[in-house]
Order: sequence, then C-alpha cells, then structure tokens
Amino acid sequence: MRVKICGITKPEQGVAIADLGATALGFICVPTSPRYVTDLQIQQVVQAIEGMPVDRIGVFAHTTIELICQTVKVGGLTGVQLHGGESLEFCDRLRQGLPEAVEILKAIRVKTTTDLDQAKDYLPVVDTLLLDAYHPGLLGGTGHTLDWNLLQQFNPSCPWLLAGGLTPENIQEAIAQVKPPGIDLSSGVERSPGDKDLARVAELFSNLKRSGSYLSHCA
Ligand SMILES: O=C(O)c1ccccc1NCC(=O)[C@H](O)[C@H](O)COP(=O)(O)O
Repeated sequence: MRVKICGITKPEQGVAIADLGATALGFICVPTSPRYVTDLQIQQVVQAIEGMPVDRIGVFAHTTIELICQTVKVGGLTGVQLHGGESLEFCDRLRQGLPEAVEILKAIRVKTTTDLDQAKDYLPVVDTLLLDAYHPGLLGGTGHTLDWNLLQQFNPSCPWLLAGGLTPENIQEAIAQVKPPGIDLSSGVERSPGDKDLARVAELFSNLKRSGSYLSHCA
C-alpha cells in the first residue's frame, strides 16, 4: 500500500519517516499554510533522503505552472499534487510543462457524490487522484474525515489515495471500510503543524502492519 505522509518540514523527520516505511513524503508549497516550505527547504529534506525509496510530492494550490515547474526542479520533486480548483485545462498544460516522469496528483475535496463524478473527469490529464475532506475555510490539513460511505462505489481506473483526518486510531477502520490503494496523513501524526510526531508515525505503521491489506500490498 502507498503511504504518503504530508507536511514534512524538517530533514531529520523526513529521514525517520521514510525509514519507518512511508512510500511518499509531501511538502506544502502553499504560502498560507502553517506547513509551508520553500523550494530550498524541500531541497534540504530531499538531499537528506537521497537513495531512499520514497516519492517526493509538492502540494500546490492557486499558483502558476511556471512556479510549479521551478519548484519541481529546485526541490528535486518526483510529483506534484494540485490541491486547489485547478481546471482540466490547467492540468493538461502542466503535463506539457513537466518532465514526463513527474507524477501529477489531483486532490478532490469531497462533499457529495457529484464531486466523485467530477474527479473521474481528471483521469485523462492526471496520474493519481487524492480524495480529501471538504472544509469551507481550509484547503487541506484539516484533520476532518470525509464521509467514507460515499466511497463504496468509487473505483476509478487510476491509482488513488484516501486522505482527510486519518490517524493511527482510525486507519484500520478506514482501510477495512474503504479499501483504498493508498493513504495520506498529515495532522493525525503531528505534534503541531509541520512538526511530525514520530511516535505517532511509528504507531501508524505498526497498526498498518497488523492490517492484512497492508502486508499483502507490500508483499
Ligand atoms: O496541509 C496543509 O496545510 C495544506 C494546505 C493547503 C493545501 C493542502 C494542504 N495539505 C494537503 C494534504 O495532502 C494533507 O495531507 C491532506 O489534506 C490531509 O490532511 P489531514 O486531514 O490533516 O490528514
């Protein structure tokens, strides 16, 4: 199973979290976020995890293709997560501007099943979908879960991650109910925004290992 831990700000925490088993680290490139990091800060974490088998995903919203491409280059990112109201046309233009190997993830903030229908419109222009909770005042890192019942029929033809309010405590229930191919956590494994709680990250992986689905996906 793909496990992305988002909101990394410190090189030593990036190394420890990759070591614990994360398959992707996320960096918040949205200046209004308390987890915001610059391209140079990302570069420092990426240098620290060099050689470790972990994806490096930059999270963007309401920005330009030029800035995203620049951050990918300077930060050494392997993927870009679009977390605002990016149009299909924006995603398509971004695809043209990025090296082919760079993964594009589109985050969808889910309120109703209509959002899930619209998520599928992105399939031709992105690689991966990420389903997050809707919050009227925050784009992400809200700590709120979305209504997992809405996802019973969600089975897109691309990889996807479940996000929104996941914690070491609720992860087994989320996996049993939703059966996502991947998960994304941020505030549920933090001491404060941008400061990850390594004991909670370790607890997450130990709970995941107890879950049969995690082991079978990792085998
Ligand atoms: O985390 C942020 O501060 C953030 C700010 C602006 C846009 C996106 C943001 N986070 C995106 C993520 O991928 C989070 O991991 C996702 O929203 C889940 O967060 P949480 O509910 O805290 O687990």
